[in-house]
Amino acid sequence: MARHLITSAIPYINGIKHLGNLIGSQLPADLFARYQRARGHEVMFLCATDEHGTPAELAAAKAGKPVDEYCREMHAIQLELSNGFRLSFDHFGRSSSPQNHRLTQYFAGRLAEAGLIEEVSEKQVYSNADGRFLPDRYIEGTCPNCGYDKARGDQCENCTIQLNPTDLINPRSAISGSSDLEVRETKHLHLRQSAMKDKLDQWIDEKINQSTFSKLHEGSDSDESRKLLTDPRTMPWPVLTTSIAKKWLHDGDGLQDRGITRDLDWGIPVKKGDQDWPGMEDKVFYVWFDAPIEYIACGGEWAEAHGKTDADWERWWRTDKGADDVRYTQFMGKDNVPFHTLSFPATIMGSGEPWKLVDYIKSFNYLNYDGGQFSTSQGRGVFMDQALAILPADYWRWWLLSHAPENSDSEFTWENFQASVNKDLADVLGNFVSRVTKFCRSKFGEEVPAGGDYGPQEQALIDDLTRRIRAYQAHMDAIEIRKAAGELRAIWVAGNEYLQSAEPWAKFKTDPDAAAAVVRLSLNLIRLYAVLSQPFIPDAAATLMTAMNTDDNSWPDDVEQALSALPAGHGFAVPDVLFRKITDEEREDWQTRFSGTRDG
Ligand SMILES: Nc1ncnc2c1ncn2[C@@H]1O[C@H](COP(=O)(O)OP(=O)(O)OP(=O)(O)O)[C@@H](O)[C@H]1O
Ligand SMILES: [Zn+2]
Repeated sequence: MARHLITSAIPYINGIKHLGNLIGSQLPADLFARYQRARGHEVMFLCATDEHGTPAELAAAKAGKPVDEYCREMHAIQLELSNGFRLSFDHFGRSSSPQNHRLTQYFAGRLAEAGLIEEVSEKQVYSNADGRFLPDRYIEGTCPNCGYDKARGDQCENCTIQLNPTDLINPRSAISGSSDLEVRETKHLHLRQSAMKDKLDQWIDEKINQSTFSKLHEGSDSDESRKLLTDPRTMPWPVLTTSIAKKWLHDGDGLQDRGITRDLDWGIPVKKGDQDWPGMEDKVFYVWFDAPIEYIACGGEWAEAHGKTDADWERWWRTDKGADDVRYTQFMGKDNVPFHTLSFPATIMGSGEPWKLVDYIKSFNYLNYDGGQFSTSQGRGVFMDQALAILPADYWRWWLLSHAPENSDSEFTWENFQASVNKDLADVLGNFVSRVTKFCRSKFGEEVPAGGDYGPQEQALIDDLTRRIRAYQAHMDAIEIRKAAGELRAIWVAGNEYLQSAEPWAKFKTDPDAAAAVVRLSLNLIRLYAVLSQPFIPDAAATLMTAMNTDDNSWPDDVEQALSALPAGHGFAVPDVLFRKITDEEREDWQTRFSGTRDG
């Protein structure tokens, strides 16, 4: 049994997540966690809300609530929605937890001792009316390049030119609109990523070399190859991950130092471990610094929530305390890759302590929405709460996972959604289940029929399934999600084709025993489908297990054996319609309903 530590990029707190966020991080992580558990491995699957920073403060102000109260409420909402989507986190924590306060301050202290933190004096815009420093993007004014009057202090959205706040003509606060601004001197801490550059570069190179080596084993069936290709510690990293890391390491002047503090109220107070940090009073850590540390702190939150000890979570996170055999996989969208390949590893390596470093980073391109982009700020697209209000989780899970933006951006369209759901889920899987169970009930009653033997046709199906399940496993191990979905669909199709050509309804008239054998095998296939499909569509899988009146969810290592798990005489029930079809009227209605923006 292997031990898998799995984390999903932590969703930002300032609103309900859209389907792009879901498929870019949490959902594929859940698929992998469910699969590894199903294979009998020990899994720790952690996620949390990312709660600090200016956008959280502004969202709270807009909602008319104190920021801590706002975050508490939004965390509860996000937790409820992740339950709705059946995301099987072992814990869904909060980056504002006391555990993360302590650990972030601790890491900062270690990094300072290691000489990796520098105090830098900066000039920053202060708003007298707001009584605070303004982050660059909260200063608005006229673009000196194109004259657009809502350019931001970091960039003009109209002509895309990069700006400094002092470049803007007639600058004003985006919070209050006040133009009573002045430039003040303020001190900040920088993480000396540039000093870690060679070490990080070497680490990424090791991953690239190892990927090249592992790739040589693709297609080989030897034990050694299988080991290399199924272990996150040796699996080939996605090119998307390594190419982004390399770009940040080498483009322009190479990897830059990064500010880790901010002049804000809401956040983790800057401290060196539990000691005050002279000159840093009234400052907090910048959200990018504390957010990934929450992956670890979340382990502490899990322990607290379940009455466990420190040793229980440390055995996942400290290689000196039992985590040396842990396989750690992270999931995220492409914009998070620089932080996870460089900044967070700089924190871990720089601490000089044996914290568990990530083994494998699965990154995603973007899912777009109907000819444009999903956007939280503009309320464009379908959001998690809206999705669940119109259809159960499995419909979304299946479409999103089988169309995951792995090798390029992908697009959600209502036509494609309708077509996939109706074909894959209703026509293929749902129809198979319905035909088999109803036919059996009408001819043999609601129990697995006895009589007849398996012949060459059944043997051919068993051989085909054996091959296909091996391929499915290989794709799931490699986290090749689209390929895995394709193979699962082919496994469902194989059952339908078998049923179609074995024709139990025709056989029944002349040779009821032969028909019984076909039905017995098909009922067993339903259980097998439930076990294999559970990571993708957990609710449907549970319905099938209940209908088949079994809790034997053992993985089909031996297909022939798996297809005799339900013996003759075993009772079952015909389940309700597993997946209903989406009608054209519904599709058109949703298309219109979700064509605008959320609040408008
Ligand atoms: N359209 C998208 N497709 C796939 N993944 C996405 C998409 N947009 C964001 N992500 C990923 O979703 C995860 C959670 O994102 P987060 O909550 O930080 O929101 P975000 O990146 O600010 O997105 P948005 O601005 O659209 O809300 C991150 O890993 C991010 O990379
Ligand atoms: Zn401009």
